[in-house]
Amino acid sequence: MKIALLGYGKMGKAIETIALQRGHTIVIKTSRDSDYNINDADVAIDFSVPSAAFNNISNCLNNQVPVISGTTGWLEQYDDIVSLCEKQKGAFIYASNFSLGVNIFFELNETLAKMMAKLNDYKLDIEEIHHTQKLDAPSGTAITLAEGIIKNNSAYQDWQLDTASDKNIPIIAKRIPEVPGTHIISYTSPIDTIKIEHEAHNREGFALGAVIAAEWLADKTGVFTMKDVLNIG
Ligand SMILES: NC(=O)C1=CN([C@@H]2O[C@H](COP(=O)(O)OP(=O)(O)OC[C@H]3O[C@@H](n4cnc5c(N)ncnc54)[C@H](O)[C@@H]3O)[C@@H](O)[C@H]2O)C=CC1
Ligand SMILES: O=C(O)C1=N[C@H](C(=O)O)C[C@H](O)C1
Repeated sequence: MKIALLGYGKMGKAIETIALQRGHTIVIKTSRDSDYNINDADVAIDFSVPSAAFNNISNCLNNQVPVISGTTGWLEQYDDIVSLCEKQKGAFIYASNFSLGVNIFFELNETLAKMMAKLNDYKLDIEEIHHTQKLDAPSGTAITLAEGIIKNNSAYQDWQLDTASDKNIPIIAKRIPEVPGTHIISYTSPIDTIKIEHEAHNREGFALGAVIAAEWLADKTGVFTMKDVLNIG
């Protein structure tokens, strides 16, 4: 496939390596608003910055180029993209995290949330740790984890950065040089703590998942998620 990389930073470069290994060609690489013909590509992969994702994705949909986006921090405009995709009969996938391991972790989180819903003595928090260049907090993955808990445990209605309050899940965001992405969910009672954790050792899992999603999406129409791609859950 001919792939456009919209965003050629840490993730764009990791995706390029995997895409080439899987026999694809990179026809567009862009690191800013620039002139390119998106129709040169069969599929586009957006890992850019929160302020650029909406325009990058819209441009693809308006030109009937299937597009996947892993950019976090722009989701207040997600519903507009879904409407545009439907209007243009396009193809789109957003995932806060494309790695297979994290998508299994999302399922585990929901199962645990269901079990813990009956136990009132446990206090919950989510911790996420990322490198110091990350622009958004909390991470998109931490937000997806919080949403998975809220869906399965009526004790919680929302999440809140750094602060614990009734009915809100506190998400603690830490920034430490070079950390690719760690997420920890802890349920603590006076007696014990139950913890589940996902630690990325590098960016390869995110990049491989993104290329697999792009391969899967190339001949589809509609709005999909990684659950559709990986057929789990
Ligand atoms: N969904 C997932 O699995 C993952 C998502 N991410 C997310 O992906 C995004 C990118 O992450 P990194 O590559 O680590 O960041 P990065 O900062 O290394 O790269 C972002 C690149 O986007 C470029 N950019 C700025 N404006 C642009 C525009 N208008 N069009 C195209 N590119 C533009 C920047 O120049 C930079 O090269 C972040 O939002 C991050 O949270 C990161 C890892 C995994
Ligand atoms: O910015 C990153 O690096 C990452 N961002 C994603 C997020 O916000 O969840 C995914 C991953 O954790 C790495």
